[in-house]
Amino acid sequence: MSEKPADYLATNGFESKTPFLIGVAGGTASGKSTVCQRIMEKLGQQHKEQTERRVVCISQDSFYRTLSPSERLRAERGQFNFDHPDAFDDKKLLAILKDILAGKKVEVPEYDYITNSISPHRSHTIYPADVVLIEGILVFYFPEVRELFHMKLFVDTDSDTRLARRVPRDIMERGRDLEQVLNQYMNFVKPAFEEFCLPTKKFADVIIPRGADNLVAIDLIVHHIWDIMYKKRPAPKVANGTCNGTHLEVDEGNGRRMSGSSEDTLMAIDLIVQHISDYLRRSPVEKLPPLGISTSVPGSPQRSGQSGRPH
Ligand SMILES: Nc1ncnc2c1ncn2[C@@H]1O[C@H](COP(=O)(O)OP(=O)(O)O)[C@@H](O)[C@H]1O
Ligand SMILES: Nc1ccn([C@@H]2O[C@H](COP(=O)(O)O)[C@@H](O)[C@H]2O)c(=O)n1
Repeated sequence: MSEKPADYLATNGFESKTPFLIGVAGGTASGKSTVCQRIMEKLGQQHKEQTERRVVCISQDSFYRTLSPSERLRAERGQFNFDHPDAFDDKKLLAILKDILAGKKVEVPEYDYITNSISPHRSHTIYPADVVLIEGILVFYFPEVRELFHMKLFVDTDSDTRLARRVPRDIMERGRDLEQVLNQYMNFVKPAFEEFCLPTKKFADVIIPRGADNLVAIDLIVHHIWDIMYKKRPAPKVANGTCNGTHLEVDEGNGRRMSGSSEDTLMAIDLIVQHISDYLRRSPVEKLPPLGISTSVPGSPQRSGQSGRPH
């Protein structure tokens, strides 16, 4: 494995030399990580060496703060609120994201749900990349963090489904028993979702109902990222409201709903326009799911020279 060359940022496709930062929020077990995995897979990044990846994913869980001895005891009994904003070290998350935006290589710790702490000897090196996905229940909660994202996605999966997924996951992968999972859910996870996570849905540019099952939404997002990676389009500005105020709810089969508007960057509209123009450029056998527009496009020109394009 070789380190990326020193001039990597000058050659990785961004005039601005800034990675495109995508926040992926949503309730517990809504499918945030799975959506990110699908995006990575569709972009052919999943099996690449860390040093070669142009798209990388980071979990907000890596930024849980260190617990005091008494908090640690409570956590072991399932009596600590890991769904409250105070459970996170948001300053550390902010600092790492700023380093990433500055094109620096960063170390992201690995979180251990069994010990409720950062693994002392395990971390991941995140090399400069074109696109960085940050997923977590409260990635849109902290204003300074939120303002750094160029694109904000909210994975919107109903709470029954999320609970039904969380119970087996926490038992099989996170070393919990049924009673502990249900108690924690009722006492902390559910109320904190309603108080802190759900209200951040309004900040999203794109709302994805049903998570990774929503193939149209994943496709839209992948095509947008693809354009950023290969068409060398500079990342849009953030922190000036350009990405805010436009919401797209991608609902496969039921049409798409939009609310709000922005004079500056119409992120949601941009996604749809891109998807439709891509659709029109494709040959009939390659067409994307119809997105509610006519599938008959007489005389549409064939796509050219993009055989590696994701499907
Ligand atoms: N669309 C889906 N259909 C079935 N199971 C899913 C789906 N999306 C996620 N899961 C499962 O639900 C659990 C939580 O998904 P995950 O993506 O880790 O959610 P989050 O990152 O939001 O906590 C995992 O066990 C995952 O395999
Ligand atoms: N020690 C911990 C830390 C976090 N949790 C729970 O994880 C959830 C967030 O992760 P998702 O993959 O589900 O988004 C959150 O709801 C915490 O309750 C935990 O149980 N133990």
